[in-house]
Amino acid sequence: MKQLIKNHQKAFYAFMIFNILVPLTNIAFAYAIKGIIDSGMSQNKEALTQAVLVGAIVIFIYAGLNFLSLRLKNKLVRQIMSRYKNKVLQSILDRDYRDFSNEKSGKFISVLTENMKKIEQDYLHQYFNISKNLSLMIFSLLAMFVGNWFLTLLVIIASIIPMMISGFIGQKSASLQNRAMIADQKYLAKVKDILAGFLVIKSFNVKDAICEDYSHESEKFDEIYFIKGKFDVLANVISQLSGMIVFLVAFGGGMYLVFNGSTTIGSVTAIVQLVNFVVMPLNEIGMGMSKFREGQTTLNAFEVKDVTGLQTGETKEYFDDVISFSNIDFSYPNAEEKIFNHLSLKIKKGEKIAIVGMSGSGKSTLLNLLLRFYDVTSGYISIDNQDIQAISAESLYNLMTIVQQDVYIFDDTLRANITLNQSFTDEEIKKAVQQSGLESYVLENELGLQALCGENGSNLSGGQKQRVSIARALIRKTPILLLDEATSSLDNQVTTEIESSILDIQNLTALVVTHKLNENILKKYDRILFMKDGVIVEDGSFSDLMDRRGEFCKLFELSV
Ligand SMILES: Nc1ncnc2c1ncn2[C@@H]1O[C@H](COP(=O)(O)OP(=O)(O)OP(=O)(O)O)[C@@H](O)[C@H]1O
Repeated sequence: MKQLIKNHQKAFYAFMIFNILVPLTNIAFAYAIKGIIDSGMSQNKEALTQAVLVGAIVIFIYAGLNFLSLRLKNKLVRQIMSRYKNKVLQSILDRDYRDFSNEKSGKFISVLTENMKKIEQDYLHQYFNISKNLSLMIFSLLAMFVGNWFLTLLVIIASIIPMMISGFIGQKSASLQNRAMIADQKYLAKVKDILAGFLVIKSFNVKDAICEDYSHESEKFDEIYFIKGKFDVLANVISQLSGMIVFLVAFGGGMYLVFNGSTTIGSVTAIVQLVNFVVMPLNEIGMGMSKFREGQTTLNAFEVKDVTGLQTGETKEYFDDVISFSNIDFSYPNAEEKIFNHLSLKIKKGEKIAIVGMSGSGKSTLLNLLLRFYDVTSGYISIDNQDIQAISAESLYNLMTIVQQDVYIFDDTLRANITLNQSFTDEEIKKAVQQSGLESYVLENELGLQALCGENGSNLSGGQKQRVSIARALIRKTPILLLDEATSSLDNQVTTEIESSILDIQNLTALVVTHKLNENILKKYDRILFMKDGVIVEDGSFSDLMDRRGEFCKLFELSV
C-alpha cells in the first residue's frame, strides 16, 4: 500500500502543499479575529473595517484551498484504491489451487468487499486526514508559541493525559479489529453457504434449523462489533473531554494573563481560536489513530503476494513424447489413507485413453496430480522426462486443459463463457461449438452466442453447461485434454457424438474418466485403464480387455 501511495508522488506532494497552505489561512483568520477585537476595544473604526475585510478575504481563500485539498484527497484515495483492489484480486488469482482450496471462499469475499471498505475509510482516508490535522496542529501550535509561549505550554500539558488514554484505546480497538475481521469472514461464509443451498433448504423443509444456525453465527458477529463499539464510544467521549479541558485551561490561563496586563483580550481570543485549531485536529487525530490502526490491521491481514511458488518454474512450450507416472505414492493432505502406492503409468503423445473403474478408485485423483492440484508424496510425474514440479504452473496449464463434471459458468454470454474473454476468431469459436455439440442450441437461440447464461448458468440445462465447458476446453487446443466425467449429464447419443469428435482430433492426447461403458465409443480408445483401489488392474484396448474376461469385462457385461 505504501508503494501505491508512493506511485502517486506528484498528487501526494500537492496534497502536502495544501496541508501547509490551509493551516496558514487558519492562523491568518485567528489573527484577523485578534485585529477585530483589539480594534473594537480601542474603538478604532478604520482598523476594525480593515480587520473585517482581511478576515473576509482569508475566509474565501481558506474555502477555496480546503475545497481543492479535499478534492485532491478523494481523487488520490480513489486512484490508490482502484489499483490496490486490482492487485488484491490478482494476488488471489495468483494463488495455486492448493493455497486457494485450503481457505474458505468467505475469506476472499470479505477481503474484496468488507476489508476494502475498511481500508479505504479507516486506513487511507485517515492517513490523509491525520497528516492534514497534524499539519494544522503543528502550525497552530507554532503560532501559539509565537503569540504566547506560557499559555501554549499550559495547553500542551493539559492535553497530554487525554492523548495517552486515547492512544491506549486505539491499540485495544486495533486488536479487536482482528477478531472482528475473522467474525466477518465466518459470517460471510455462512451467508454464502445458505444462499447457495437455497434449493436444498427449501425442498428439505429445513428453514427453521438453518435460521437457528444463522442466528448463532450472527450473534457471535454482533457481539464482537458491540464490544468494539464500546471502545469507539469511549474514544469519542475522551476526545471530547480532552477538548473541553484544553479550552478551560486556555481561557482560564489567558484571562489570568489579561488581569496581569501581560496580554490583550484580542490576543487571548486569537490564542483560543488557535487552540481550536489544535483541539479539533487533536480530537480527530485521537479518533483517527484508532481507526487508522484498525485499518492497518485489516490491511496487514491479507498479504498481497505477487508470485507464488508454482509460478516460478521452467517454461515448457510443447508436449513431444510421453507423460510418465513413476512409482508414485499419494495421500491427500491430512488424510491417512494412501490413494496410490507405487503406481506407474506411461501415456504416449496422441494416445486416447479411457479411465474406468469403481467409484473412489482414484480416477479423478490421477488427473488432479497431473495438474499439480496436489503433489505426489513420493515418486514423480513427468512430461517428456521433465518433472512437472519443475514446470511453471502457467506452462502446465498451457499444455493441458481439464473439463470436470461440475462446471462453472460465468454470469455472462455464451461467447464469453467459451472464450473466457480471450481473443479467438469466429471460425475457431464456430468449430469449438460444433465439436462440443452446442451448435443446435446456438442456432435455435435468438441471441445466438450472445445469449446470457445466467448466474452459474441458471439459463442452461446441465447438459448444455457441460457442452459449454467442453467448447471452452477445445477452443484452447492444448496438446493434452483431460475429461473427468465431462459428459455425465448428456445422453448416450450426444456423448457419442462429442467423444467421437474429440477422439478424431489428431495429435491430441486425451485422458477421459468415464462411467459410461458404451461399446462403440470405448472401441475408439487406444487404451482403457481399469482402476480399483488406487491400482490400475487392467490396461489395454477394448478387445484386449474383453478377451481377458477380467474385472472390466464383468463390469461392462453388467452395464449392458
Ligand atoms: N480432497 C480430498 N481429500 C481427501 N480425500 C479425498 C479427496 N478427494 C478424494 N478423496 C478420496 O480419494 C479417493 C479417490 O477419490 P477419487 O475422486 O479420485 O475417486 P474416483 O475414482 O474419481 O471416484 P468417482 O468415480 O466416484 O468420481 C476416495 O476415497 C476419496 O474419498
